[in-house]
Amino acid sequence: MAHRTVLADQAPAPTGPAAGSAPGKPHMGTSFSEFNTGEFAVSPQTDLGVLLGQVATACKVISAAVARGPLSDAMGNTGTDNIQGENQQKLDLIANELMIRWTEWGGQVAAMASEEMADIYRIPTQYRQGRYLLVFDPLDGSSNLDVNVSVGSIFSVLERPHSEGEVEDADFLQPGVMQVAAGYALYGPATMLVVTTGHGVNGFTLDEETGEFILTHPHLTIHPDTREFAINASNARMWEAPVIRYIDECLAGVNGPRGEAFNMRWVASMVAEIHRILIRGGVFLYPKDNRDPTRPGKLRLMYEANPMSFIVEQAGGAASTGREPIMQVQPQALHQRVAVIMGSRNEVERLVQYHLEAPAP
Ligand SMILES: O=P(O)(O)OC[C@H]1O[C@](O)(COP(=O)(O)O)[C@@H](O)[C@@H]1O
Repeated sequence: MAHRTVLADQAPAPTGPAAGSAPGKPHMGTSFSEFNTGEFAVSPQTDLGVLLGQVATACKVISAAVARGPLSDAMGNTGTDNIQGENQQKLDLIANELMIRWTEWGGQVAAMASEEMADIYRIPTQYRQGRYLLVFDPLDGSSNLDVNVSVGSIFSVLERPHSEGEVEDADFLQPGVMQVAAGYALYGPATMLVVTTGHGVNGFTLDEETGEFILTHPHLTIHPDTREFAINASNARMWEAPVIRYIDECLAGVNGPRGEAFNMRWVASMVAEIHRILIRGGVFLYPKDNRDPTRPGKLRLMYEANPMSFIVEQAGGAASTGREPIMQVQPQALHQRVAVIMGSRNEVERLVQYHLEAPAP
């Protein structure tokens, strides 16, 4: 299919600061701390390893808070909205606080940005100002908390562009290709941590007995083909033509143009969807729709789409807005939204081709 060229030249070669020396081969059963030390033993980014260790600890503490939710008074919403006008769950704010508390004191970070904070959080002056910027969604899919469905935390690490002076919002507005690390924690039947630093993707499972994240899923890769898509079909009336064409063809099954039966999934937790795709392939869509012409999508570029795109591309998949690679989008604002199509490479390329072929909206 000709459109292979559309994305082929965007293959996931490590770009930007992540293109350092490749670490040794991790083996099953390695703890995250050992893996982390190994990963950064040779590179000048040892403090990145320290920061990822702190983020991993924060995710363990958030995992415990989420698991204890119904046993504590942490369930329900706060009655306040975040900058996106979304109701904030109590656990959204608790998770936000925990991520800050476990990462601000180590001297690796200079400032943070989060879905739950309108403005950036500068590291208090009593702590050493580090070289990294941490961007995160403390509790993704939090609308699922009350119904005990998997939720997660998503994080992205950038380098601060200058070492002098105060960190400003603009310092965060770097395209996804500038990420030096990204990952997520999934709080599901097991708690897992999935991380990339530009040398592939590795998955760790929390051993509740030792409190260690243990390597259980080394070198995760996404199969280029899939017969499973994930989209919130209740928005179908608002989708653009290329997405309507793609989903209709999938739903037409063996008698349709694809000549294959497709399955659908929708957990309403991006972390759970992307994790499923890393394990068994698939394509995840939260596309642009016409409910609000000023809104290019629902999901947020800086702390949902960019970190997940880095992971998906490092696992051999692809991530696009339909019109351009997500990690090439130049951010204009901390909380900007973006259209998201990511997962198995051949399906993403097909969707990009459909956008190219579609008459201009
Ligand atoms: O409720 P919808 O429209 O199905 O959207 C679900 C999507 O929104 C999200 O819940 C947004 O995340 P937050 O919970 O962090 O706001 C994604 O995890 C998920 O993919």
